[in-house]
Amino acid sequence: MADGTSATVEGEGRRRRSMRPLGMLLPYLMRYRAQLAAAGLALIAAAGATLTVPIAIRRMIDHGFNADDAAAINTYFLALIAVVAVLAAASSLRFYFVSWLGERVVADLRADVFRHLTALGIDFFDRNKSGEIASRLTADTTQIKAVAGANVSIALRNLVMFAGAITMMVVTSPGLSGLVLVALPIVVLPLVAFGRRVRLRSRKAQDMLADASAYASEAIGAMRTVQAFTAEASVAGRFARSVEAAFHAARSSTAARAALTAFGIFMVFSSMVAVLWWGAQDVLAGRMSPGTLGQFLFYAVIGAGALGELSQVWGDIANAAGAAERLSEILDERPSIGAPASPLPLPAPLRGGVSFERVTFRYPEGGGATALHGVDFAVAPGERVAVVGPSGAGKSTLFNLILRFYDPASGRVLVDGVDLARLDPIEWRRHVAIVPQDPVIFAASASENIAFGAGSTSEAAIRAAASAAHADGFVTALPKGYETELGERGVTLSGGQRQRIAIARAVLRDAPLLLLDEATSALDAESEAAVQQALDRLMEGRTTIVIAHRLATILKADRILVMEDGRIVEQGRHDELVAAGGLYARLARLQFRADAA
Ligand SMILES: Nc1ncnc2c1ncn2[C@@H]1O[C@H](COP(=O)(O)OP(=O)(O)OP(=O)(O)O)[C@@H](O)[C@H]1O
Repeated sequence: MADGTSATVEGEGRRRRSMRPLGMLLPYLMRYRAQLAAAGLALIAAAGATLTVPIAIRRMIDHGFNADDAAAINTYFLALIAVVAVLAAASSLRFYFVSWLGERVVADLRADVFRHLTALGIDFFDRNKSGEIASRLTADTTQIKAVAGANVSIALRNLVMFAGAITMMVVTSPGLSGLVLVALPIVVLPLVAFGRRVRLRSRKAQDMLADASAYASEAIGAMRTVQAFTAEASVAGRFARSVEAAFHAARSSTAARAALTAFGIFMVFSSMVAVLWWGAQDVLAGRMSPGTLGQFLFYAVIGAGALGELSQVWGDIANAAGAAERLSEILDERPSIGAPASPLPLPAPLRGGVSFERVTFRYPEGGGATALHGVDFAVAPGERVAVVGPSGAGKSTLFNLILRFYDPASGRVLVDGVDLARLDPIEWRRHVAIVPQDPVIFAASASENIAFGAGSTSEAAIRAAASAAHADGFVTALPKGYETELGERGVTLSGGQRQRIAIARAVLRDAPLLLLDEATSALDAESEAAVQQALDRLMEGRTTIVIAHRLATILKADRILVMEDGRIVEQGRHDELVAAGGLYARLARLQFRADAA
């Protein structure tokens, strides 16, 4: 599963081009031209200042140090201080602007990737582990930031210094420079090839880490289950193995980078020594002044130093290219469900009648199993229909198709006679309220939780919805009432309280179609009664489809659809179905909870 998952998000085999994925950052950078220009200017000023130093040094050497020229020497030293001041100011500005750009671009990128993720089809989230997607959003963007901030600044400075040093070397001594230019490809080409291998290894390390964190976040989310099954040791062991594997991958990538550094430094400096030896011969033969050799030497040191630093940050930049590639893959992912080119307007007024016409459906990740076989039924506007059937019969799948999380393989789902595929799914979902079996409570205040999905809603409307959902009482009793933090870092609600929050959400939504997935877990009698009253009120005047587990709900339904193995096998009212003596009659005897009926 892990392999399948990573292959899906990453798309193996498209990754050879070394730095190309970083190109995705360009449009983001181009939004901030002023800062880019400032960073560029600072960069050039700093490089220019550094490159003037060797000229001063040549003059001093050729001039010689003697007492007569004390004034000239003073001028040189003062000029040197001025140059250093320019260098300091420019370096600091360069650092500021480049880091600013890094932070800015990554903030934009994070927001974009997340926005894009929220628009992707549910099948994407079936295919990819949520922990892994989250790690894309945090770890990969952080890696880009580290690079975009500090390393790009270093790389750019060194690139400019390298180019400047080479130019000045040619100006100083074309002959010696020719020699350097011959040596250059011999030094640089192997470094580039080496760098590519480092990049592949570091990507592997990142993948392994993403796998390990995905596993950890899954286990942390399910800690009750882990401990209830006393699976601590096996879970911890498995995580330790993933972390170990990630460590080995990281070590291998680090070893490659360490080797690259040694190789780089040796190649650069040994070739420099060779060139120097050549220059020394020229000075001995009187073809060159010692000062000129000194100046050339300084430029060569600057150039080689720049190249050395480049080889160090190149690995990091390659990492960022890997991260950028992974983010591009998410950004390139197209939503599987979208609005048609010219969506039809929703029927007005929308009454919420739903019909399935010979709908056959397989889940994208369902291994080819058919979840619905030619399902055919119609729910009239205002009707209350209960869906019952054994586990895995396909009841929730009906909801998934009504919400258009997926498209049928064949057949159509219609709302008030219009094919769902011809509507904008976002528009349509605005008119559906769903009360899930196990509602999600977000880490936010009670009032934000109730208003979830309702946009800007007045406090009065939130309280009215909570009242209608019989939630007002317990919410008011919370330590800070409606402002109490719930979920992750706040108060944990009971099952019945969570359901009432979900009902309040549905009340606020005020949609013509209500999809209700009744809780299977038994609530205490008081909670059950409160939830039931809230639901009864919510269902009034709406088309309701309810996945029913309670006898009371079934008895109140206008019609019952009985599902088995992805088919509707019976439909009718409770007494008719009991009399028919089929699957329903069996289920009714064994399964439906009669409590509080
Ligand atoms: N996201 C999914 N990807 C792949 N297969 C799925 C997915 N969701 C459900 N299935 C499969 O589709 C079939 C129908 O599932 P569905 O959830 O609709 O059943 P159900 O009747 O709602 O069951 P339950 O009462 O247990 O919730 C099952 O075989 C299930 O394994």
